[in-house]
Amino acid sequence: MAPYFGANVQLHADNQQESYDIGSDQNASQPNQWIPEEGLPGFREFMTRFYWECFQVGGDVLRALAIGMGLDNETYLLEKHSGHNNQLRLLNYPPVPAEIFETERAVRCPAHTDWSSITLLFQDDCGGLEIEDVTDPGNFVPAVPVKNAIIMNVGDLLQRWSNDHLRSTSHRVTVPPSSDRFEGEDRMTRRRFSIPYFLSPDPESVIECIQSCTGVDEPAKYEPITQADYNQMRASMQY
Ligand SMILES: O=C(O)CCC(=O)C(=O)O
Ligand SMILES: [Fe+2]
Repeated sequence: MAPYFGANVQLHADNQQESYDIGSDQNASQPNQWIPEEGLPGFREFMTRFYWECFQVGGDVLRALAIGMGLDNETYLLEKHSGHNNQLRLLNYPPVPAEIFETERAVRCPAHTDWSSITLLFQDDCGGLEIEDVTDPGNFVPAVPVKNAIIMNVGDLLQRWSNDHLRSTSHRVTVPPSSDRFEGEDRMTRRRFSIPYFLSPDPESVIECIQSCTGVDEPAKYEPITQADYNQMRASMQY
């Protein structure tokens, strides 16, 4: 790995992935570790612009969701997101022998739900992303790459806001599905790149079941919680 990569690069041994996370430069709690300009000219400027363009798109989705959820105020969800608590993650899944996935010695990315409100996900054409069928737990369905498409995941916080009307679906990345994705004697899987963009409310924002998603027969399933507390709760379950 290049020596100038800083604290926001992680190499996960069991998970066969490298990640580089970018946040808002105004988020002092997790300062960005930028690659020096001479190492990759234009990278910082491009990624900063891309970060805020993704927020524009995500913001439109949050407004559409609010309308769909029957809220009078279409900016109800968006207002809780200044954009400074989002994360742009560059993921590199290096080529590895297909056999290590087939024998389940490693995964590209283990099954999980996102802690975000929503996630926008860009993937290349390698394949391997799978989504768990909410109606058939344990059955993972391939999210086949579609050129120029953005996948949107409902995250845990939107599930809470919507009182489970919208589900934060478990997803994972495993061996690419078709054999043309393998190369050479070791059947090396192709490299895979993906870019998730996690939209999260500001840390002090309260996530509370929305009234139109509750009723006499359907009480709120979740207590109100701030994003910061939710994050902490999830982190404590993980580590
Ligand atoms: O690489 C992918 O397509 C998915 C990554 C992912 O789900 C995540 O980082 O939360
Ligand atoms: Fe994810």
